Amino acid sequence: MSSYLLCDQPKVVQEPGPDKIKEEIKSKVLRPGLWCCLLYARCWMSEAGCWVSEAGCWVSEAGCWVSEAGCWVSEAGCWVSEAGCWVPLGLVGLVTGGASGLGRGTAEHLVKHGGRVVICDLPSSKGREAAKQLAGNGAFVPVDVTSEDDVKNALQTTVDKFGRLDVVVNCAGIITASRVYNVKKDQPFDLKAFQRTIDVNLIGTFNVIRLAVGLISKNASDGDGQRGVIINTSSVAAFDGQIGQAAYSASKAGIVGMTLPLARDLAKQGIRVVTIAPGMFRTPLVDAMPEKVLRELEAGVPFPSRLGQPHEFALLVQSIIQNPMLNGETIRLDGALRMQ
Ligand SMILES: CC(=O)CC(=O)SCCNC(=O)CCNC(=O)[C@H](O)C(C)(C)COP(=O)(O)OP(=O)(O)OC[C@H]1O[C@@H](n2cnc3c(N)ncnc32)[C@H](O)[C@@H]1OP(=O)(O)O
Ligand SMILES: NC(=O)C1=CN([C@@H]2O[C@H](COP(=O)(O)OP(=O)(O)OC[C@H]3O[C@@H](n4cnc5c(N)ncnc54)[C@H](O)[C@@H]3O)[C@@H](O)[C@H]2O)C=CC1
Repeated sequence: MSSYLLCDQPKVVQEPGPDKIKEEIKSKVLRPGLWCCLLYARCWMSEAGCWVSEAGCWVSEAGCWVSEAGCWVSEAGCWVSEAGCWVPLGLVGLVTGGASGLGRGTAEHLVKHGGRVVICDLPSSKGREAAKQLAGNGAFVPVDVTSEDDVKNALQTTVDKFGRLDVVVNCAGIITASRVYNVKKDQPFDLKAFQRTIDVNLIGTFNVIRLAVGLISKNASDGDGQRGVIINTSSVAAFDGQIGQAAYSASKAGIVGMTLPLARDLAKQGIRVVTIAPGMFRTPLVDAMPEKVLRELEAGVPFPSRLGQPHEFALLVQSIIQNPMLNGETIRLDGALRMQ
């Protein structure tokens, strides 16, 4: 018999034997909001939950226990031991722009760690293919984030397929580069292009948030009163935009600006709002930039002096989900890049 802690009410429970574990896995269905730990290589997942053999971790409606490894978890949250990392199992995420780049990397990361994800992206995107790779844990809904109907439809699909929504990751975005006035062509910045950039990057992000919170608010709260998390994607261009980035920087600065008021607004519902401001990441969006510009930007990253990878963005998404004290803030993820 071993001692275990369960939640913040210390409790001694009988260690379940292998038969008992199997029985639990068969009979129990994960409850909404249940968090589970994953211990590196020693974790197996079934439809019903997650269990680790040698370490003795198993999941039931009541929670998750780990023996020697020293990691334990409850509905209220999750604790990490030296033995490994954890992510919420059974988490349901909605990732906009999830067909490509940072969004796709995030969708893959969440599913790899036990989550289920609805990918929202344009009908012309590779969303279907991306969702297929996530097997039964992913779905694709064609969405233009600026459309109320499209987003409502995606939320309905999320409920129909996965029953609830815990986390929104707003990655959908476009980049524009144009001087405010082109002397050579005697041409001012195309106003429609400016408006479209604001529409997709800023208003699209807000559109998804305003509609998604209604659904997240329906979740049962955990022991901390938390119901879910909203993660937005700004850019370092919100702070140090280059020549030609007036529209893009304005759209991304708008996301930074609304982060704190949204976090304050949604505090009563137990929904956190955090924004990531990435530097340069290797995605189709930056691959489309002129090679010379790309190389100079890359060389300007102090350390590591390279483009970031989508999974490194996803790691910050994971940290934000895990850390209940992160709220109302924009976090730069840029290898100390300060663009000139
Ligand atoms: C994706 C993110 O969220 C993170 C980021 O923001 S990454 C940063 C993205 N930065 C951009 O997109 C830059 C946008 N700006 C531009 O592309 C250009 O300035 C512009 C298209 C708006 C104007 O271009 P232009 O008028 O041809 O260039 P001009 O401003 O006169 O610059 C002259 C030279 O500097 C180069 N240059 C222009 N922008 C540059 C930049 N951002 N970095 C390095 N070199 C640049 C040009 O290639 C040109 O080189 P050559 O004379 O050797 O051809
Ligand atoms: N890659 C980078 O270095 C950086 C990216 N960002 C931001 O990160 C986010 C993701 O960018 P990447 O993955 O690099 O780009 P990406 O181009 O690979 O992915 C963006 C996705 O958004 C989708 N999208 C565009 N408009 C949409 C709309 N109206 N509705 C729904 N989906 C739409 C695209 O179809 C695409 O799949 C963007 O907001 C971008 O501005 C910010 C800083 C740096």
